[in-house]
Amino acid sequence: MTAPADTDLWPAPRPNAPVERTISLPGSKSLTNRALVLAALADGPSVVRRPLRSRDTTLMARALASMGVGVEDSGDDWRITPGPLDGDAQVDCGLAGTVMRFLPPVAGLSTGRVSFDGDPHMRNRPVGEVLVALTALGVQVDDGGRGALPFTVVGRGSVPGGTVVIDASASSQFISALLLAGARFEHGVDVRHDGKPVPSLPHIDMTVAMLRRHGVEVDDSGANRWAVAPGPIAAVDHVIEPDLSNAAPFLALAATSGGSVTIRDWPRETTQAGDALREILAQMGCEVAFTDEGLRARGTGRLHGIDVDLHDVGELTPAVAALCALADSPSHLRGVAHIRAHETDRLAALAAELGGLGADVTEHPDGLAFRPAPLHGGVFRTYADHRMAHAGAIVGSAVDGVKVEDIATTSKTFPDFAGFWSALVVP
Ligand SMILES: O=C(O)C1=C[C@@H](OP(=O)(O)O)[C@@H](O)[C@H](O)C1
Ligand SMILES: C=C(OP(=O)(O)O)C(=O)O
Repeated sequence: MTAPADTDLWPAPRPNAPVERTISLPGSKSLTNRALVLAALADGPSVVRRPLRSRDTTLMARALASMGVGVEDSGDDWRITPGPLDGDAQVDCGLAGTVMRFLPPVAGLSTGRVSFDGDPHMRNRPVGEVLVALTALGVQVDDGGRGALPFTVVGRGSVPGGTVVIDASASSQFISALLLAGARFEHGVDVRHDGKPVPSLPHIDMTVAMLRRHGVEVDDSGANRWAVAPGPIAAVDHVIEPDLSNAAPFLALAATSGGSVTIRDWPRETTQAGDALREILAQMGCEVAFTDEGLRARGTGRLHGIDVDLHDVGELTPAVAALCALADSPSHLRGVAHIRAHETDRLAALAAELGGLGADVTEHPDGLAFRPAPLHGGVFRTYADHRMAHAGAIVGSAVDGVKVEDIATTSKTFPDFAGFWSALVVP
């Protein structure tokens, strides 16, 4: 592997005092991209308030606009006007799983040829199950038999729908994708999962909860089965919550600096998987509490290891792994084989990069194990993965001389992460 050019290396700042701050974070990627898709398929115009504006959500908005949806910026909000989905379109998925998986079912409802492609690594991320399911539900998909990007959905203006069995063990997004558009299929959709356990179940619950808010009837009473009744998707305005998964590095900063970080507007009730951070950080030794201002994490000067199954909250693994590498006792992160198919093979990447800084880390097929070891500075590669960059920033807040490669990759889900982080760490 060639060494990254010095200009791509971001010296991660170290605080010279405990960080004591109250901050507001950008909106949730998962909520924003679901709200956009549902608004586009709804029976009237609606507003997505305080959306996340980052690469993943901009790609989603742009793709919907190219398929015929009205997307208008109004100050902080996005005004969405459903339009006839007509005309040929080209969708750039970037590295956004939500764009690559949520939009093919929408494209099936259009009357154009909708072509999908994305970043080089996106061609390796799994989507074949969605394409096979769509074919079974009556949609023409041309993928050259690859089951991967690039592919074209040839819309006929309607989708018969019905019952389909898929293996969603690689990603919960396969199921969310079929449910989000399913009410607009002639017979709705009845999705059954057959395979190893579906990861990230809270994300499917988020999909179901949002569909119900839009007046859609969903039956999720049986295990591994979700049925969406055919019918209109009511237009509903959404106010997007802060992204709780992206809160991970900021709460971690309270732990590494022995300070206290409060996130404003942390919802008391939420469908976001990132809410699990409260419990995880408490187990690792932080004091975590709701205050009048939001959710506060306070570092106690001790950071303990943790033995935890992250199958439901795999996207938290990079930040939690960074904390495990800094902890004073062993850790075991389990149940996350599927994150090898995230933005990069996250288990291999975390083992290589944390190990490169001195961490005593063992890569398992479905997780990582850590034993306490002194860390040192060095280059932390990010593999175009925003959450690898967060992990590098966390370690760099506790260890001198950590340089994070391509910090700009954080733009996937966070506008100007480096500027925001630096202003917080070294005000
Ligand atoms: O539906 C969603 O918004 C997401 C589902 C999860 O995907 P996987 O099930 O592929 O882990 C999660 O990791 C991803 O960041 C966002
Ligand atoms: C897995 C992730 O993203 P995506 O939506 O691209 O799958 C993530 O953000 O951690």
